[in-house]
Amino acid sequence: MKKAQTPDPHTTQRLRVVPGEANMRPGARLVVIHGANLGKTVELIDKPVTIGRAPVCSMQIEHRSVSRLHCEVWPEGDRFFVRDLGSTNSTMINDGQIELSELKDGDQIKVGEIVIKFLRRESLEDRYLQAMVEMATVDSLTQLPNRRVWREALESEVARAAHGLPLSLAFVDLDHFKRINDELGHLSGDEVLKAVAKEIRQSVRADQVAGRLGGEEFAIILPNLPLAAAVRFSEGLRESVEALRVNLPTGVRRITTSVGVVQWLPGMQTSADFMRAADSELFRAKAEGRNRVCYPGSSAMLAERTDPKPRI
Ligand SMILES: Nc1nc2c(ncn2[C@@H]2O[C@H](COP(=O)(O)OP(=O)(O)OP(=O)(O)O)[C@@H](O)[C@H]2O)c(=O)[nH]1
Repeated sequence: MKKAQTPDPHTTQRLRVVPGEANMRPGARLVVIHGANLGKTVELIDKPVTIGRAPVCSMQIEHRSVSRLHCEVWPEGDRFFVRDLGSTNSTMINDGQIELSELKDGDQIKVGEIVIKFLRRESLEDRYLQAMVEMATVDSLTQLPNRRVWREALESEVARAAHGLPLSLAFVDLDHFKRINDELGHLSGDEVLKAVAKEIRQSVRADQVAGRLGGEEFAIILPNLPLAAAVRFSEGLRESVEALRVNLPTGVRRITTSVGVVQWLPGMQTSADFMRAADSELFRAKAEGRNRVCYPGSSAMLAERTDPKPRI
């Protein structure tokens, strides 16, 4: 089973909390506690972490007050240091401007308007903050990133796509989910949602970000995948959900999903355009009979689309 969303300095850092996992290693963490990317966490183990707006940064912060390469934090034995990288708005530690400084547990690194907390792992404050971050960023039912966090990840990936790498997006929606709630009750509906979310988590690679947008709607960011590969991924996911047998108190239940897939195109201006395009394909998958993957050009259905409940 692949673990989703391991931070990778050369692609995207994921906002994730895997209880117990990180705490087993020595080191420290950097956690955004104020401003954009609130809750973003990067582990400090044995490599330097660069903080800045540029996609190459291992802690990328999407905010205009942050320089492209703002500052760098690195370990030396069991000590940690920070140095400014010639940023426009300077780097501050607990309100004092620094060029180079050693970090103490609990220090606040101010990077433009963003505040990042440096915490030794396993300190009381670290545990408290991790619990808070988890509550603020992870959907408690499915354990997937919540909508806000997923949206921030999409913004970062769209910024990367501007540099020419392919980027695709899949919207995944359970079919006739309301019937499960109506026939078997909300708790059974929750079990079905959890089972599908688990399947999604197991399908995504480390650089792909799956999130719960709300209700029975999920979305997956697929960096470095052109449309054809994203369609293959989506078809595989659709098939594995179709093959699921969810054990409920009333017996085994099956479920299907509809998926809309699109690739980022230079003509798209914003991440909202991208989401609208995926939503439009998802709507088509529903209209064409559900349990299918639709993408631009996947069929010539010309029926008028009037979605009574826009999803974005
Ligand atoms: N059990 C459970 N139900 C939820 C949750 N969030 C939303 N729902 C339900 O999801 C259902 C969504 O229904 P619809 O939007 O009509 O969609 P659908 O029945 O899947 O129909 P199609 O999408 O058209 O195939 C509603 O009954 C919501 O109450 C949740 O967290 N748990």
